[in-house]
Amino acid sequence: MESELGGIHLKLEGLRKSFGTQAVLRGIDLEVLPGEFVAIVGRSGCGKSTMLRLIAGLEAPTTGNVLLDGKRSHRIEPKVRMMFQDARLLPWQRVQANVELGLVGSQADVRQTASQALCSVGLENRAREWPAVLSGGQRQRVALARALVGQPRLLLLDEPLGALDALTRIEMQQLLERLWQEKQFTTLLITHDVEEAVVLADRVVLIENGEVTLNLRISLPRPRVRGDMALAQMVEKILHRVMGKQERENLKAIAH
Ligand SMILES: Nc1ncnc2c1ncn2[C@@H]1O[C@H](COP(=O)(O)OP(=O)(O)OP(=O)(O)O)[C@@H](O)[C@H]1O
Repeated sequence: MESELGGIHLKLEGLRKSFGTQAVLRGIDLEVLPGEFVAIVGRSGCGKSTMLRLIAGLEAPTTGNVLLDGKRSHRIEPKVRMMFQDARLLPWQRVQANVELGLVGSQADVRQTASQALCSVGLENRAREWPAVLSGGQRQRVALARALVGQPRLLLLDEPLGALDALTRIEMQQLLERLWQEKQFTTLLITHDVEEAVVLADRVVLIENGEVTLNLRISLPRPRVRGDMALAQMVEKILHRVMGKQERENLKAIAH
């Protein structure tokens, strides 16, 4: 199960997390194979970000285990990187320095590694810029370069494309898919956009009230095309599950 290259094998066993008397995660069991791309969907507040923070080692579970390549992890693992809705760049550092942050090695090696990462996200010409002059999409590209620079084996993405306009979002989805295919890191993506989940993921996992209530394999061939009938049907199927019965009836009543 141990492998230095490629994606991490991730297993969540009976993962529970409570904050005071509030039980947020109520026993999550989930296995993600090396190099798999899993999208996590669910209503606001159902516990998605909490789950990612537990996997990242930023918080400890109340009970249950996070297993990385079969081993319980007790610390923040360098091969696990996380990306958020906001890029979280240091505004007083240029793009290049933001990507170099935390890299170890000779100055020349660090510079070269960061430059390659910037190149892989198409920002090789913006290395000398300040974050403030970049667009939101470019800032997220820098954040992606910063996440990739340490050659992660598990990438945890907490709604990283949520604040982007529709076209930039599609470009970023394509970039993410290309880099995932090239580098084969295991990926967990939280998204509120069910179509994004179906376009990108091998599997879509629905969390409701802190439990996994749907674990659906998406076996559509890649690259997937928005507007494709089979893809649209899959999106409908998941939306149908996400929405409660009452909401579906309300929508029907509006439509009539
Ligand atoms: N550190 C904390 N202390 C107390 N409560 C917390 C903490 N972190 C999360 N919660 C609570 O846990 C619940 C789940 O939060 P979480 O951020 O995991 O949800 P989410 O599904 O990611 O939501 P969203 O889609 O809106 O980001 C919320 O009710 C939240 O208030």
